[in-house]
This record gives sequence, C-alpha cells and structure tokens, in this order.
Amino acid sequence: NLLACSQTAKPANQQSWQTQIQGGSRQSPIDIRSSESVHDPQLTPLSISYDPSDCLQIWNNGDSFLVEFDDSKDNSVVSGGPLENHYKLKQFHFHWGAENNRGSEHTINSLVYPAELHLVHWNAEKFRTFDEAIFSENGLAVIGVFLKLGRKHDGLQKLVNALPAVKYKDSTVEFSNFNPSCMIPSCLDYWTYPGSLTTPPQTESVTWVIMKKPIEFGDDQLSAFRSLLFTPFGEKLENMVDNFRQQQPLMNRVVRATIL
Ligand SMILES: NS(=O)(=O)c1ccc(C(=O)NCc2ccc(F)cc2F)cc1
Repeated sequence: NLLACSQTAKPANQQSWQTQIQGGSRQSPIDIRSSESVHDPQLTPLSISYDPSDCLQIWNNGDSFLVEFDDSKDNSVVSGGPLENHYKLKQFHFHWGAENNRGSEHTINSLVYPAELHLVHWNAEKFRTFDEAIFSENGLAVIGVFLKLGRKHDGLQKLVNALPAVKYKDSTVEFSNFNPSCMIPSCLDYWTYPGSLTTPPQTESVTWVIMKKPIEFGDDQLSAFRSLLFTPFGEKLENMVDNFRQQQPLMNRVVRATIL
C-alpha cells in the first residue's frame, strides 16, 4: 500500500512541498528521453471513440477544471495500443503554467510545453467503478496531449467560453455536446509507460499514453485557463496556474514508442 509521506529524502529535482510516495517505484510525470525509448512493433494504433452526448459538466475542483462524462454507457472508450481492455472516458482536464515557459507535466528531452491535456479513462472490463479502478493495477489509462501556442483552436473555444462560469473552486456548470476527439492530434504516434496519478493519492494505477505531436491553441485561450481561481468565492483570489507536478525518477521503467 502506498503511504504518502512528506518527510522522506527527496531527489534534488523534487519540490519540497510535494509528497514523495513512500516506496513509489512508478511515479508520474517523467521526462521522456526519445533516444532511450524502445520502438515496439507490437504496439498497434489506439482506437479512440467518443460520444459528445456523454459530456455532462465542467467542475473547478481547485486543482484544475474537469470536463466530466457519463461513464454509465459504453460509448466513449479507448482501446488498442498498449491496452489489454477497453477503458471508459471519465473526465479530461489540463495542467498549465503562469508563464509560457512552463506548464506541462511530462517533458520530451527536457522540452516543456505551456500546457498538457489529460483524458482520464478507467478499465470497465475489470472494475465496477472509477473509484475502484483508481486504486488498482491496470485500473486507469490516461492519454496525454501537449498543447503549444499558435493558431487558435476552434474546437476548444466552446470550452473556453464556459470557463468564466467555473471561475471559483467548487463551481460547476452544465456542459454538453463536446467531442474531445477534436483535441486528439491527427498523428496517432505515442509513447507509453507505466505510471501514476500526478496528484494525490498518486496511486500507481495508470497506463500512460503520451501523444508525440502537440495540438495548437491560442494565447487568449491559455489566458482563459489562467483566469480560473484555485480559491472559492469570497476568499483571497489566487489564479489557477502552475498546477503541474515536477518530473519523477524513471527508476526501473522502459518507455515504449510506436512505429506507425
Ligand atoms: N493528472 S492525472 O491525469 O494523473 C489524474 C487523473 C485523475 C485524478 C482523480 O480522479 N483524482 C480524484 C480521485 C477520485 C477518486 C478517488 F478514489 C481518488 C481520487 F484521487 C487525479 C489525477
């Protein structure tokens, strides 16, 4: 069992306030060194199919804003690639920085992106609920997509327009008919490795699938992310920025890469 412990010795790159999971051997995020990744010919393309009618609401949970999906049906699923089973989409969220030189959780050869999207799925063939899967081996599959600044992302604008309604922590707003497929890059090449949640309880239940190609979005769209607040209504205003974890030691893990 993984006990969060704040008093263990921390590797140099570990920020002091971050908990270091005691005995954690597969923590996320990591720096992906492309030259050290292993090309695995057995890695097939991901099969991603989302139903926009499963989209329910946006929730500011004080860490990020989550776009939550109805996972009671089997319409929004990912399978294939490194995944043995099909995994249902539960929510997606982002991590970003206060400035453009930081924000992503994973890095590629130490290159940082200004933001990173996480599409969070749970193994509905092996577990009955998301909460059960989150604490189980092979429980979750998270697709990571890097965001770089450039042209405005037309598909994202609908989401950006809804953010002022969830400015404060613990606010939610109804949000429907959004297809997350618009945020998946056209190139389906990816890296994959065994890891963890990047926020507490940082359980080591995640198969990570990091898309090699970033998507583009605009400065104004990133500014809208930065206008959200960590704090609830009535409390001191703290902009929701720099909600990313530091990279963790790779330890005894291999990152595999597709050859598509
Ligand atoms: N950034 S990430 O993609 O790695 C990530 C994904 C999901 C969660 C999450 O659902 N946390 C809430 C939560 C929900 C249920 C539960 F049992 C425990 C728990 F932490 C946290 C981090």
